[in-house]
Amino acid sequence: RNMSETSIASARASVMIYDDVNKKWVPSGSSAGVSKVHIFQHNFNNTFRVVGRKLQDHEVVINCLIARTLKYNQATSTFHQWRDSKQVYGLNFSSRDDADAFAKAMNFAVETL
Ligand SMILES: CC(=O)N[C@@H](Cc1ccccc1Cl)C(=O)N1CCC[C@]12C=C[C@@H]1CC[C@@H](C(=O)N3CCC[C@@H]4C=C[C@H]5CC[C@@H](C(=O)O)N5C(=O)[C@H]43)N1C2=O
Repeated sequence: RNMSETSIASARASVMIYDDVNKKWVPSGSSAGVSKVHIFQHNFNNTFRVVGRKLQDHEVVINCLIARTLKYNQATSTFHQWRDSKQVYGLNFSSRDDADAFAKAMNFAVETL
């Protein structure tokens, strides 16, 4: 457990990465499945990151810094996505409530940076 970070959101979602070559979404990590996805706020240096671990085996399937310039796209009520310099991430949330809570925290993070 990382004591210098605070979770400001946690949601259940399957984490996907967009395969630009084949133009399709693929599961992030070694297999498809639902993860617990957090937004962690660093307690001192005002940075935020998205960290997700598979429910089944705790494999880390996303660990990405939230940049101030991040554009968070709520494509549907349960599928949200964003880009960083390397790839496009998609979160297929298990519920609309999880999606809403996560989006609220993501918007807070981007506005705070
Ligand atoms: C300017 C820009 O970058 N635009 C980005 C989006 C963006 C805008 C603004 C800021 C950041 C970003 Cl990231 C863009 O458009 N991107 C990012 C890569 C992929 C995509 C490009 C083309 C395809 C066409 C269809 C569409 C798509 O992917 N979906 C439609 C809506 C939900 C639908 C839901 C679930 C996923 C689960 C698998 C697949 C399925 O349901 O089987 N699927 C979908 O099909 C999903 N696309 C995209 O989102």
